[in-house]
Amino acid sequence: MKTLSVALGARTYSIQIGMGLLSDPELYRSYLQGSQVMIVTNETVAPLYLDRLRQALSDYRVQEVILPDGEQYKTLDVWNRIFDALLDARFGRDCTLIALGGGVVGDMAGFAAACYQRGVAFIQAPTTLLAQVDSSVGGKTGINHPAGKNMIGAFYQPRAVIADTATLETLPQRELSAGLAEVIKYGFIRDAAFLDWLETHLSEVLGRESDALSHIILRSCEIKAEIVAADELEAGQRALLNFGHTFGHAIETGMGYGQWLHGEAVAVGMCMAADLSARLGWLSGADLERVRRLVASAGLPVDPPPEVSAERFLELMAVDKKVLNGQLRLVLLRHLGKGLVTGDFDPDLLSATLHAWDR
Ligand SMILES: O=C(O)C(=O)C[C@@H](O)[C@H](O)[C@H](O)COP(=O)(O)O
Repeated sequence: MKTLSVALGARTYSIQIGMGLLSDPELYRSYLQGSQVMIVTNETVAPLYLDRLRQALSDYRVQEVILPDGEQYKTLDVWNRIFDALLDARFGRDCTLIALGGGVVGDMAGFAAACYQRGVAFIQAPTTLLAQVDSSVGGKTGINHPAGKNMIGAFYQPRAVIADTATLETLPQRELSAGLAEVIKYGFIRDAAFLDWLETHLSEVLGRESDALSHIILRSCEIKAEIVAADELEAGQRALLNFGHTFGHAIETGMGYGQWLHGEAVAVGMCMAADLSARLGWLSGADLERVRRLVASAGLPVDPPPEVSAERFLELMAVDKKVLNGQLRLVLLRHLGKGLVTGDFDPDLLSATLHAWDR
């Protein structure tokens, strides 16, 4: 088992990464508050892993709420089912919520934990690659609005992240690739050597070799933990983690949530942000080709869907959470391995990027 720490003063917590952690009763004890535990999971994950987690928690009063699976269900109505379950079970302020699943479950459970009786304890037990390398770490929780992704939410840190890498064995290949988008992202924004490593070892990762998977999860969490510890509430450098997301969120919202996986939309978003970085003269043609090749080799799309026009992109991007004083800010690449957040670009260049794909 590998342990990392997200250093946030009194709210410091650990990320535990290893095979079989879901069934280790000792692991939960120190993080659980009181005797009441609500497991929040979904219809895909419950048949696979709910019993395992329930057994590990046999000393506690455990209830579960099973949500439908998919980004299209990250809504106010579905979120409310968590409160119905908590109130039906008469759970009090001393209960603990455990999110067992991917990013959607983690974001909804975390936001419910932030709000239920003004805040209860919360543990992330991520079961997808995307959740293990990204969404379970850092405390961004929330739900979608028809007008924009993750528009309603809170920063609310978990007490622990328990990432059982054995759960990746049952992950569909499409979901594995979607998680890889966020892994590759860390290389683009922060770590050129990791990018080199990914290019060399991608087949081992796609083949789910355990050493390769452990390496990418650990390195991703190290980078994310460092950035979150330095800027928990995204006043500055945390926005780097949003590389590809302004374009990606526009795709997810524009297509209708759930049509594209989040990681797929981010993959295309990274290619579009790299395209703009090249138009600004920061990336060479060869760099841009390298970005697209790595993304495609991970089994991810590199071109936006024709259904979302350049004009629609602009409309959707205008509500991005990084907009400051009415000005759109984007995460671009100064070079491969170094991201930067900037609003200082010629709008015509953004327009050229968006129109490059307009059909
Ligand atoms: O943790 C962060 O900060 C991120 O931006 C990580 C993203 O990969 C993640 O998708 C996040 O949920 C997006 O947040 P948002 O603020 O753009 O909604």
